[in-house]
Amino acid sequence: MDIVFIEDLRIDTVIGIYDWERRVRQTLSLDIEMAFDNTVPAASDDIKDTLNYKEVSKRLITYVSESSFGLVETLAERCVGIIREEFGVAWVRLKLSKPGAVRGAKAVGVCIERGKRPG
Ligand SMILES: Nc1nc2c(c(=O)[nH]1)N=C([C@H](O)[C@@H](O)CO)CN2
Repeated sequence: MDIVFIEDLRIDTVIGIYDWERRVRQTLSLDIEMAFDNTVPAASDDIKDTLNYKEVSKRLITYVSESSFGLVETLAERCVGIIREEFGVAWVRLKLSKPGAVRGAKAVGVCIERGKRPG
């Protein structure tokens, strides 16, 4: 199985369960792995045959920056849903990090994996 990945995609948004978090924008970081057969674009050298990581990134930047969820779990699930439904990706692993949210920790967050991993 091949992977197309996006590492440390930083997006500012409203996220969190506390009152003060509803009034500020915080920076999240997304690490994404997406299953894709890269042999086709490797043979054609044509961007049209790829899972275009620029297009996925743009879509997520728009969605996340306009969202205002309480939990990182909810946002992670929605992002994976967009990737799978709009870009036709069968398997996605997404790590959503909230840097600096807990004193003493570099980052906290969730890592989810959805879909059937191709063999
Ligand atoms: N599992 C989770 N735990 C916590 C979350 C969350 O979204 N998922 N959120 C918070 C607060 O918003 C925190 O990030 C503020 O520092 C606490 N725990």
